[in-house]
Amino acid sequence: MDFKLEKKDINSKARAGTITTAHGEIKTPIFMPVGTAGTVKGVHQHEIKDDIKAQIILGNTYHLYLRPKLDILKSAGGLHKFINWDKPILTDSGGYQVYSLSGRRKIKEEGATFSSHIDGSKHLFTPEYVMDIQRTIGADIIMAFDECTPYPCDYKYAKNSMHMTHRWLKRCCERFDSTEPLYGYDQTLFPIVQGSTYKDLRKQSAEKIASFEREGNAIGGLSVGEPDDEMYEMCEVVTNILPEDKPRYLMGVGTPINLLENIALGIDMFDCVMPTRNARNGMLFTSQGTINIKNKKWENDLSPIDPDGTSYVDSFYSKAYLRHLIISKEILGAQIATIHNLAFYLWLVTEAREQILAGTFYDWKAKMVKQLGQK
Ligand SMILES: CNc1nc2cc3c(cc2[nH]1)N=C(N)NC3
Repeated sequence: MDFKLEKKDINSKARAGTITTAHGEIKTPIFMPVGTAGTVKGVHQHEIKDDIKAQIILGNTYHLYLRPKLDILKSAGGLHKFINWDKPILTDSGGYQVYSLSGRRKIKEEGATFSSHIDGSKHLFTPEYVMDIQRTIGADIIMAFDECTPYPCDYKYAKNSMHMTHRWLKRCCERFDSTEPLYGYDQTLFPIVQGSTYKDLRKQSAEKIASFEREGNAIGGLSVGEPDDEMYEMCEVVTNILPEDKPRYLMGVGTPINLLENIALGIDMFDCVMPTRNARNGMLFTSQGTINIKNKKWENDLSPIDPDGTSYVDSFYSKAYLRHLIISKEILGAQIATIHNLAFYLWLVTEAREQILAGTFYDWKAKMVKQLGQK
């Protein structure tokens, strides 16, 4: 994997770059649609590629391991082949899902034991096993197995958890660096900065993560309920330490405003379930702010969903029709709203990239943040 830093903003830490992977290029800043169990819920690959114009999607080790399971993925030649997606994929390691999804989980030095949220079966994820699983899934970018801290959590817990994550990272690197890719193309491993919302721990973790000199670095343990200003403060501290010549990935973030503020703090990659999950509930993100299409005021509004929208659904369908579909829980409603939201998120990061390249990002960001917050 390679990262070319193309332009740095002069009034902020924003930057534009290109990540090159075995499955193609990723222009940053980038938003990565979440495709947890091998599907961006309700959306076809051609829509993701041609209409939403996503460049990379996310899969999840925890989910894919439990279903469809590794033997099927291996027989298909990996996740790309199984879902018929030939662009880049990133898989999260399961650390967050074990902490947030599974039942009866127990964290020990060896790893995390948990019972499946699907059938209650018992499993043990060790750093080594999670590397092997992600080798089998075959994502271009894989994540280290980390321990996710709840929010809030006390200093002692955050400190001990951070050190465990660092010890697990060493084991992840040893296993990953001593195994080969299964499908004939390279994969890369990103470590994850932890430390909850304690500045000194975040500094310590960022320095430790940077010392592994991997091809990219992630920031975890945020967007777990902390106030936005704490998220920005932690991001500021960490991006001041993580190397400038490597991509920085802020996990699980965020709202459109979160994306712009963190791009200004030097973040290059984002993923979040908000645009897809909220779409299914009728929450539409637009450049004029968010609208809840279930609101009665859209009942007779036959105007296009979003006149400023870049997706085909924005001009093809009306607000009244989409409201009708969402209220009636019609499958097409979720599909249309998801395409709209993802197209908006990809437009936002693409526009941010253009503004950085033009040297006008800082003023544009200020205007957009105001506009996005108006509804
Ligand atoms: C929705 N918020 C969120 N914060 C996260 C934080 C992490 C993560 C996923 C997240 N999602 N995955 C990890 N492996 N570690 C940190």
